[in-house]
Formats: sequence, structure tokens, C-alpha cells
Amino acid sequence: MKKLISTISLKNIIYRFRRTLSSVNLTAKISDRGCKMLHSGEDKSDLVQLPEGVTPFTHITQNEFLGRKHKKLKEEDIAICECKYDDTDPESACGERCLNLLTSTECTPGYCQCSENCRNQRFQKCEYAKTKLFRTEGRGWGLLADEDIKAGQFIIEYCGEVISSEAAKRRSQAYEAHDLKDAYIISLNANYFIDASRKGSFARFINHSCQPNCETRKWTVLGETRVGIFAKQDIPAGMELAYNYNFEWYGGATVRCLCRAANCSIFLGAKSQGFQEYNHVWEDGDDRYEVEEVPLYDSAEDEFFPVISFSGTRGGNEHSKILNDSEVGLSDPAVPSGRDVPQRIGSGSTPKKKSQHIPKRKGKSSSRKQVNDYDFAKMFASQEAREEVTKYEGIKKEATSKLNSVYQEIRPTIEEHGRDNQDSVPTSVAEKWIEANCSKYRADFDLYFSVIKNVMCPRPATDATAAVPSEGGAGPQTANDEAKPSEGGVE
Ligand SMILES: C[S@@+](CC[C@H](N)C(=O)[O-])C[C@H]1O[C@@H](n2cnc3c(N)ncnc32)[C@H](O)[C@@H]1O
Repeated sequence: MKKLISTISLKNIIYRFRRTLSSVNLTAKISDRGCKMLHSGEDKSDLVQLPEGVTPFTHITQNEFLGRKHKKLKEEDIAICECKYDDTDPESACGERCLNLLTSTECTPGYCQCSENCRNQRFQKCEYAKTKLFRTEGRGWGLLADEDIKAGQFIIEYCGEVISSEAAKRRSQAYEAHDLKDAYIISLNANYFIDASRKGSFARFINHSCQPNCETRKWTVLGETRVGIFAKQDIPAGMELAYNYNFEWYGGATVRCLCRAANCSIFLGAKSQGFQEYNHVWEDGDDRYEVEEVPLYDSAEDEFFPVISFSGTRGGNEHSKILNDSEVGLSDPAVPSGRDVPQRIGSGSTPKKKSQHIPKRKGKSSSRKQVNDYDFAKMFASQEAREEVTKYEGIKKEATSKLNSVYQEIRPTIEEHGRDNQDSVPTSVAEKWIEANCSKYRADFDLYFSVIKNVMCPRPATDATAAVPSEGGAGPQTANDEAKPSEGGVE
């Protein structure tokens, strides 16, 4: 908590400091938008050749806005850092101590004193890691590292068309209606989404994992928010890149997740906006989400996909091939391979197979369900035990519903700032969330403690009508009354 608060204050201090600096009047022009490396003169999107089977899309290296132009950054809004280039220490040019870098803001060309030596224009200069498109088993196309990537490294920007949330909903439904099963819409902020279905960068091929080696981060570049894929850990060449789709991904059709992680949440982007709009989900920790129907596709044809070569945007990383999951770091011998599991296939690659459906397990409910809501009190023969356990069951229910309502309250804020920018969430909101979580954990603990205590040290039954007399229900009460759960779990 302390760390969170100090990060927030640090950010405020840096922000104020930058505002002061930005009043310094520099005269250079703001550079043209876009990735200079790829957009100097010719349209490099023409050069991108895709392997056979990939649904064609337009390759872009900066977002395109529908219904508006790129922002024109006002001079007083330009954040200027303090860095100065020193040729004896090139790393000092907008390195890790750069004020802009620290606040996830790229330096503005013409306004950075390090000029062409500035190292904090990675989105603008398309300083991407080398990656390679490959065919996965059952998850369509994927992107893998084509060089060793360091933890924290910027890998690639997720580019696409920036659209409103209403448009995202409309498009998502239209894509589904047209049977486009791969969904490429992710959230930019509370109101806007990036759709990489028709236009996008190679980031659109990065698949989801519940235990990912990459993450999305939002950066401010020339006044606009942009989404980058960054390495969460060192990634060796040849390993598949993956990030967690929850929060960012708009979702679409309900898709069974095939990431093979031990903590897999079963469905792709189950916490994403699109998923939640289409389905009613169970709480975290439940073994299954309640959904109307789950379309699954057979991946058998994926396995016979030929090795294909193609040339892409940058030298050295432009051929694709089919690799099996163990070759890209996804194998788990405990999990059946694509051959055994009914899975869905990537878009446009192979003819679609007949869809299957998981039968609906329960009636559709209109609200979030409580899980683990077992009435433990019924287990006990003694009146006192039942009363005590009932009391803690009540406290736990209260804490759960408080946590749910806090979640609903803070969700827009969290979604606006994005999962990776939690330090921007107001302290009061963060505190509320942490407090509600602590209360819930404490209430859970108190309830389970009370159950275990009463099972281990049964009290004599005082109520002949006990619903389910426990085995030792009539036994003598042991002297263990001191071992009580903590009082006032949720206060
Ligand atoms: C942003 S696209 C990723 C690229 C996609 N595989 C392709 O071939 O174009 C997202 C789609 O990939 C598939 N996908 C990604 N991760 C997956 C996973 N862990 N399990 C199953 N399908 C996945 C789903 O069809 C999803 O709609």
C-alpha cells in the first residue's frame, strides 16, 4: 500500500515539475506524425507480404482515427525532460532517469535536448523487437520472438483503427455475424478502442495466455495514448509472445482458452468488456463460467499446415513456419495437445469446421453469482456451533457483496487507466479496493477457521432437530474455546 501511495505521489511531483519545464519556449516544429522509420517517403505497408492463409489486412505503424484527426499538440502541453546527451555516456540520453520516460511519455522531436540521440521515441521510431509470424496448434497464427528480448523491453505497438465503444460493439457483432472468429479489438481507454481487424500492426497476431510473458502498457506519444506490448520477463528467441487479454481485449465470441497455463481462466478474456456483455460470469476462483453456449472448432487441419516463407517489414525476421507448442514454450505434458482437444482455428486459414457446443449447465442468471456459498452451519449438531458458523457465513456474505459493489464502482476507473497503469488510479479508490479485499479474506478465514474448529472440537448437540448430526456431535466439548476466529472480520 505504502509503495502504491509513494508511486502516486512521485507521479504527481514529476507531473508538476514537467508542467514548470514545459513553459520553456522552444521554437522547433513538432514533427510529422507516424513512424518515421517506415513512413519516410514510401508506404512500406505495400512491402508486407503475408504467408498464405493469413487473412489480408492493411499494415499500419500508427493508429488511424475514425471521425477525427490526430491531436495537434499545443506547445504548452509538450513535456520536456532535463536530459542532455553526453557522448561519453550515450545511455544518459533519455535513459532510465528521463522524466518523460518515468511518466510513460515519449519525448517530442524538436523539443528534446538530446535531439537525434534521444532514446525515448520508441513508438515514433518503430523500435520494435524482431518477431516472426508462425502457425500455432489450434490458436490460429501467433507471433514469436526472433531474437532474445529483455524484461521490460518494448516489443511492438498495437496499432489499428481507433473507434468509439459503440462502434466497437457494433463492429464486434458484425464480425461475428460474418463468422470472423478471431477478434482484434482492444481497449485504448474508457471511451475508445483499437480495432486491428482491417488495419493493424503485427501485434494483432499476439495470442492470449493466462500466464503471459508480455503485457500491454499505455504510453502518451505526441499527446495521444498508444498501446505497446512490453516484455514482462526475459524472452529467449523462438518463444511465443503472449499477453493476458483480460481488461484490454474487447472479446467477441466465447472462446475456450488454449493457453495451457496452470492458472488458465478457461475462457479467453473472461474479464473483458465484450465477454461480460455477452455472458454472465461466475466469480473469480470458480471452476467454470456460466455461458449460454461455447463454440469450439476442431484444429485437426492446423497440424498439417505447410512451412511458408514471406518477407515482412524488417530484415532478418520475415519467415513464418508451423511450430508445435513445445517449440514455442507452451507445452505442458499434462494437457492434451490440439489433436485431443476440440479447439477453434484462426481466421481465414483453413476451412471452418462444424462448431460444437458445450451444453448449458445452468439457467442464465441476471446477476453475478456467489460461489462457495455452502451452508456449512448445517453440518453441525450443536446449536452453538451452528450459530457461530452461521454468524461467520453472514459476515462472509456481507464482505463478498461489499467487494462486488466496490468492484463495480471502481471498474470504470481501472479500465480507464488500464491494468498496467495502476499507479494512476486515485489513492482513495486503491485504498477502498484493498480494504474490501482484506475484509473479504478475513471473513473467509474466520468462517473456515470456525468450521475447522467445530469439526475438530465438536460441542455436545443441544438441538435434537439438528439437520445433519456430525459424527462426533454428541461427544464431550473439548477445552478449545480460546481458539476463536478473530472478531469483527469485516469491520
Ligand atoms: C488478436 S487475435 C490473435 C491472432 C490470431 N491467432 C490470428 O490467427 O490472427 C485473437 C484471436 O486469436 C485466438 N486466440 C488467441 N489466444 C488464444 C488462446 N489462448 N486460446 C485460444 N484461442 C486464442 C482467438 O481466436 C482470438 O479471437
